[in-house]
Formats: sequence, C-alpha cells, structure tokens
Amino acid sequence: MNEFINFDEISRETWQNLYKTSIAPLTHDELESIRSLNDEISLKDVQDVYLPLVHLLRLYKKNLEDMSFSKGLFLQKIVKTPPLIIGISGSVAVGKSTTARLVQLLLSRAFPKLSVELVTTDGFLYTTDDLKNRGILDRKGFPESYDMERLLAFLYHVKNGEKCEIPIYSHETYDILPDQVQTIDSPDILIVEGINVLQNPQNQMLYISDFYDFSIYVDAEEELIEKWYLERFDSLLKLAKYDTTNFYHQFTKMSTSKVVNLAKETWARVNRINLKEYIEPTRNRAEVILHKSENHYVDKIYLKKF
Ligand SMILES: Nc1ncnc2c1ncn2[C@@H]1O[C@H](COP(=O)(O)OP(=O)(O)O)[C@@H](O)[C@H]1O
Ligand SMILES: CC(C)(COP(=O)(O)O)[C@@H](O)C(=O)NCCC(=O)O
Repeated sequence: MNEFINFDEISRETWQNLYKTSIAPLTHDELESIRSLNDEISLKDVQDVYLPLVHLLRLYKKNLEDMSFSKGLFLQKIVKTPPLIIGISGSVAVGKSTTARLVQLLLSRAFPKLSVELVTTDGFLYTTDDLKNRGILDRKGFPESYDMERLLAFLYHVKNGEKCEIPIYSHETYDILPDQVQTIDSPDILIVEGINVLQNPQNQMLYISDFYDFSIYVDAEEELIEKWYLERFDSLLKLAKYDTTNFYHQFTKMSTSKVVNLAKETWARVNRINLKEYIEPTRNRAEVILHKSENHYVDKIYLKKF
C-alpha cells in the first residue's frame, strides 16, 4: 500500500499560494532574527513554506481553544485551554532543530502575547555514564538510549499547566550538562523536537501521541541527509579547534581523510540504521511531512487528510 495514502501531496507552488493574502510580509528586524538563527536559511522558503505552515498551526490552535470552551459548556465549569504541543521529527541532521527554531520564531510573531517554548528530546538521553553502565554507549539515539518515561511524564505535566525542569544535552560536550536545567513554566505553545518524537512508548496510563496537537516530519533523501550530517560534523570540528573541553576537539588532531571516514562510518553504523529502523517508520504518523531537496529547499508538502 502507498505509504502516503492518507496524505494530500501538495506541490510547493500550490502550498505557497495558500493563505498568502492574510500574511504580512516579514519586517527588516524579523529577517535579521531569522538570519541570526541560521544564515543559510532561505528567506524565500520562510515566505513560501513556513509562513503558510504557521497559518495552518493557527487553525489547530483555534480548534484546541474551541474544544476546551465546548467541553467547559458541557461540564458547566471553566476548562482552561491546555498548551498546544507541536512535535517535530525526522532523521539526525535533516534540519529538525533549525526548523523548530524557525517555527518558534514565526509563532512568537504570529502570537506576540503568548509564550512559545522549545525543547529538544536530546535532553532525555541517558548520560554517557548511564549509557556505559547499561552497555549501550554505541546505541546513542536509538530508542533504548532515551528515558522515555521521563519524557512522557514531562509532556503530561506541561499539558497540566505545571512548571517543569528538564535536563539539557550539549552537542559540544556530547553529553547531558551536569547541574544545568531548562525550566518550562506553563507556556501557551510548546515545540518538542527530536528523532523520537513520533515513537510510541506507553506506560500503564499514558500514550505519548495523546499529547501532540500537531506534528511535523522533516524528510529528505538519505544521500542528502548524509551530506548534511558530514557538513555539520565539519562545522562542529571548526568550533572545537581551540576548545579542549569540546568532545570534537580530539578529532581536530586527525588527518582530514581519517576524520571524513570516521564521520561516514558513524553515519552508516549508527544514524543511518536508526533512520531506517526506527525513525522513518514513524513518518506517516505526522500531520505534515516537509520534503526537502538539495540545499534544504522544500519541494513538496504532505498534509494528512484525516
Ligand atoms: N533550512 C535550512 N537551510 C540551510 N541549512 C540548514 C537548514 N536546516 C538545517 N540546515 C543545516 O543542516 C545541518 C543539520 O541541521 P540541524 O538543524 O542541526 O539538524 P537536526 O536538528 O535535524 O540534527 C546544519 O548544518 C544546519 O545548519
Ligand atoms: C544526539 C543525537 C542522538 C540526536 O541528534 P540530533 O537530531 O539532535 O542531531 C545525535 O546527534 C547523535 O549523537 N547520534 C549518535 C551518533 C553520532 O555521534 O552522530
């Protein structure tokens, strides 16, 4: 059966004309803040792809508010609208965190009075010591390397309007930062980004999918993702060159060909396998699939029909 049977495939040309008239063009300051986020992001993509996406998100937000109001009428009590939770998933290095930061920025612009928070599921990885103790250091990123119970509990507390503290992962130290936490204090919108966002742990009472009001899967051909992974590896090495505390510093002493081989091997042995076995199979759980081609250009969008 066609994996996308449940989706409308929308070309970029069609998508970019949806809701165009109702969106004000980006101001100079907004363009600057997008550039400071990642100066590689195409501003044309922002205008053509991400602004209509944010418009769609407005509809989901409105729907959540209407439903809470109607529930309140039914129950004859005030039902507070819970935060809208948006999941963003896809392969390692496909551009999830860049997309997530962009969506956060554009949502803050669309809803200036609301708080829009972003968390990454990397924070729920076990620490390097824990991974060693469990004998799964080489399985970082695979389902068993995350404390999914803790992620599930976190989403429950956020939906319930409670203040939470969660761990922070650093790509630079390649580990959870000791003694540092991210505080999430009853946001109106929460974006959760990570390779495992659409994976399906369940404890005895809760299903993770119940907590997402909207989800996005960022997709691309494997060869492109590998290329972006290798490019990011190179950027991480450049950042690490003079920083002995950085995990990547050790690789800056190696010859270029050795480093390239190491990165290629890590892609093939770990991240590619994870993509094929555990991440890509969750793709059709998303509400929207953003399909990217060369240079992160979004060429197709799939929107779930029902
Ligand atoms: N829209 C984009 N335009 C240009 N470059 C991008 C875009 N999205 C991601 N990148 C680049 O691709 C690489 C991987 O992106 P990143 O957001 O770190 O991926 P992920 O969070 O999925 O691991 C980074 O080097 C990033 O700068
Ligand atoms: C921390 C991660 C699991 C998550 O990835 P992200 O999508 O944030 O890049 C990944 O970056 C990772 O470290 N994978 C293990 C193999 C590697 O070193 O690339």
